[in-house]
Amino acid sequence: MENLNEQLRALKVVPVIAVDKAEDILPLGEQLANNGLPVAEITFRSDAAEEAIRLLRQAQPNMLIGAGTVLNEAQVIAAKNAGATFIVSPGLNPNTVKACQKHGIPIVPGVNNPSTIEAAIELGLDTVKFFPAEPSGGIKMLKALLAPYPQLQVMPTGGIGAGNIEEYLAIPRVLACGGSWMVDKTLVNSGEWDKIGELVAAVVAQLKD
Ligand SMILES: O=C[C@H](O)COP(=O)(O)O
Ligand SMILES: CC(=O)C(=O)O
Repeated sequence: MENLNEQLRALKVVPVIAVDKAEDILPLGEQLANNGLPVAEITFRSDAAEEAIRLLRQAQPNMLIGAGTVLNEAQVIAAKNAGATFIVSPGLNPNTVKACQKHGIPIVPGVNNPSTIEAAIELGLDTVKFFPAEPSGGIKMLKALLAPYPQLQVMPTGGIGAGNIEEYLAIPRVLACGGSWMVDKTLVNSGEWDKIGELVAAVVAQLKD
C-alpha cells in the first residue's frame, strides 16, 4: 500500500473511466500516457471493464491501473488477473475488502462518515476514498472527518473538477483526487481522443509543481 500511496501522491489525479467497448481503452490510454498522466481507474460499470484492463495492461505495461466499482470477490479476481494493481469501491463492503486482502491487492474503499471510516480502520485499512466527495459536504466535511483519525489518507472522488481539485490537494492527507471530467463518457463514446488529450494535458499543467 505504501508504494501505491506514493504513486497516487505523485500522480495527484486518477481518471475514473467507464468504457462500453473494451478497445476504446487503447486510444484513451495513449492520450493519458502521452499527456503525462499514466494512471487509469477502469470501472466495472460496464461489462467491458475486465477486457479493457487486460488490453491496457498489455499496451501500457508501466501504467498504474486500478479497477473501480468493484463490488464482490469475483470482480476482485477478474481485475487482478487482468492486470489491475489496486481496487476501488464506491462503498465499504467488508466482503470485498477481505477478498482483496486474501488475494493480495490493495483496496481503496469509499467512505463518507465516521462509522464507515472506523469500520475501514478495523479492517486494517488506512487509505480510503471520500465518496461522493462534493455531495457529502466537500472540503468542509472532509476536514471534519480527517480530524479524529490522524492515520487516515484519502482519495476524494465525486464532483471534483478543474475548479476545485487544488483545494482538495492542498489538504496534506489527500493523496490524489479521482475524477471523470477529463475522460467523460460522452467524449469516449464519440471517440474524441484529441479532446480527451487536451483535457488531460490541461489538468497535468494545472497541477504541475
Ligand atoms: O461516480 C462517480 C465517478 O466515479 C467519479 O465522479 P465524477 O464523475 O463526479 O468525477
Ligand atoms: C466511484 C468510484 O470510484 C467507484 O465506483 O469505485
